[in-house]
Amino acid sequence: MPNCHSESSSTRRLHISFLHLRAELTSKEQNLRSKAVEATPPPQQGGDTHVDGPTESGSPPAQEAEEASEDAAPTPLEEDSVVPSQSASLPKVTSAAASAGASAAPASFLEFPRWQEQAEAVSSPPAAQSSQAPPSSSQPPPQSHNRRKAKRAVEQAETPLDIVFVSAEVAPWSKTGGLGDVIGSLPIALAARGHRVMVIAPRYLNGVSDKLYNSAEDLGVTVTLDMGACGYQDVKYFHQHTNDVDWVFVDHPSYHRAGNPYQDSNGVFGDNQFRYALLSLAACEAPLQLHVGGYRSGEAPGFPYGDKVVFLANDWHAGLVPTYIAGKYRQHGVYKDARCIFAIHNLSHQGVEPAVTFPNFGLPDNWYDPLSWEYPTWASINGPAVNILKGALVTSDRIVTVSEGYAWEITTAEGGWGLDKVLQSRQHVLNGITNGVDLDEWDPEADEHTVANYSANDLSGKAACKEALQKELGLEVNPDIPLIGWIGRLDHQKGPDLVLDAVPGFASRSCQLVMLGSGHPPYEAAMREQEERHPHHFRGWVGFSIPVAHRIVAGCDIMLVPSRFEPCGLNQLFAMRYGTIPIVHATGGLRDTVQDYNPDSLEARFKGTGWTFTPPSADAMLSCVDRALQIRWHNKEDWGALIRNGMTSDLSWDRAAQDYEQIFNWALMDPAQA
Ligand SMILES: Nc1ncnc2c1ncn2[C@@H]1O[C@H](COP(=O)(O)OP(=O)(O)O[C@H]2O[C@H](CO)[C@@H](O)[C@H](O)[C@H]2O)[C@@H](O)[C@H]1O
Repeated sequence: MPNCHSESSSTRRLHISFLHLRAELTSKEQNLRSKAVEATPPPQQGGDTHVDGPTESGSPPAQEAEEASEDAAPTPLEEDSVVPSQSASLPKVTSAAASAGASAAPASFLEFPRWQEQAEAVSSPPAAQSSQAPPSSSQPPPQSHNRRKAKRAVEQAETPLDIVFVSAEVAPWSKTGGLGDVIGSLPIALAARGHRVMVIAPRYLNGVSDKLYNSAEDLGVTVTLDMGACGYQDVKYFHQHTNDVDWVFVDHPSYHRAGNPYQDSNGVFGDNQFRYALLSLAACEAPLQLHVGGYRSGEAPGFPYGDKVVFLANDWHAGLVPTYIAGKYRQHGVYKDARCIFAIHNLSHQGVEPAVTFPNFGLPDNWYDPLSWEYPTWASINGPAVNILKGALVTSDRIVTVSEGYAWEITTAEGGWGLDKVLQSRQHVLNGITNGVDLDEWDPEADEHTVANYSANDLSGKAACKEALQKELGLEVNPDIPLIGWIGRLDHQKGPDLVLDAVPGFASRSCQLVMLGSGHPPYEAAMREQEERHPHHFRGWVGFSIPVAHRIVAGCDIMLVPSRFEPCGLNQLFAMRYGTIPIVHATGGLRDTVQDYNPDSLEARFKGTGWTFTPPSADAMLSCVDRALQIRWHNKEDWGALIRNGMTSDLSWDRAAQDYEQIFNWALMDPAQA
């Protein structure tokens, strides 16, 4: 563990309370947390800070406090250790190479359920009747990164660019949520348009899903990075070239540990600030040091991407990329022609730590200002801080987020998580681009996880999927009973509590409801409780399972997405593609992507894909479900139109890729920001 500059343990305790004391916490939740603090292992530094918003009662939905799984557990404490900052210098290369299924029997609840492979062993509902055995964690991973089924014919970009993605997660290697999905798909869509694309993410070895990295070869390059008070750190790079993309994995001991990318059973890793600063600096080196241009396994090494690249740095974990480029590289004449776009997938995670940790970044002292931040008055902690995401907002050339609606929301006090003023000052370079769907992975005509395939022209396979899902859940098999689904992280953002509150309402409407999710333990407990109370109407699956998610998306009639705020949301898009009608809270990307169906309006009949409701409450959601059920029972033709409208919507990544291209070109036209 690097010897990093850290805050005092009393500050750390305050920081913990900032992270975890929320207005809506029950005393039971607090007990759980304090136990976790006791169980915390010794010193690690830093952590992903979740910016706590005002309480639910007094504020608009987009800013309500939430419990995200990334920081769902306390941050480890640590001792004081103050090491003087070192002057900034460019990293040095030290290597010679530089020149050259289904679940049945109940399993125990998962410790790190969002980590893809472990989570394949989901705990199934007690009443489930499936005859299939749960896949064991020693089985091969469910998704490999093989070549796509068939290359789609896409228009080629007028000006091919060299594009470098930087992200904490990427599917299928390290997906824990939507960020992983995007980084596993958008680069492929851009490469298909003729761009040279590199993706840089950590090489996480957790002892469970390590084999996912088997195809990535050690490039034999070791780069020594100056991490300021955290000392000089050696990183290595592993690489594979598939789907025309250079997938690069940064190797460092801090990425080798049990758990998911961000946490283990003791909580969020205390050194996340260090781990992702390291990722950002290692990513800045990759285009200069790695001879992967034109690389094919077994062939002679190619050439580096060079310093005229466009970086797309995603979320706070990669947020130091633009600041390093400005504060370290451009000072030495490197990356003068490069541009850095910062992509926000979720503004509520910002990478905030007390200001005393600034020397850990290895930035020159005069680069403190872009990162400096005061906690907002509503936060339960105060004092000077460094905020990586804020630094990215002020130093990047352009900012993009994952829907137009969210691009606007984050410039408001209600949705800005304390950064609305900063975002307003950069509104002229802020755009929203709605996410796409991986059409190969989410293809009802060829889905390997479902019992039958189907298309908009022949929905008989969907009926078979519903029947199979009802069987698998141990619910009554009956095509006339509405089957409703919810999938997601069990945290406040996603509104699982609203769904759980509505279970009696669904039961009284004779609906069947299934939830698949993991995260905040009290929600997991509530799922089990509701299942005991409503065995004929409710199933709660605790775990993370991609095959089960596919079967729920395909087998349900309706998909609920009641998120309190949602930058884009993917489940409503998957649902539309599978002819499952989304009912969503009218916020952010959900409002942008789901068109309200109105049988009385000709236009809405042709365009409608589902329904939106507001406010985010169980009652509003149930009223909306009532409207949907009316149509389903009494107007089968309209229900069919809804299904078709969704299934034929253009949800492809190619559409989004063209929009990203436009952003890159605008960035290249303008002078660099910093
Ligand atoms: N238990 C489980 N089992 C199997 N699969 C599960 C699962 N729980 C979640 N998933 C899957 O994880 C992904 C989550 O996607 P979301 O759009 O909800 O993203 P998330 O909130 O993580 O990320 C952020 O980034 C994305 C990408 O930009 C934005 O869409 C989003 O609004 C923003 O909050 C989906 O593929 C979903 O099916």
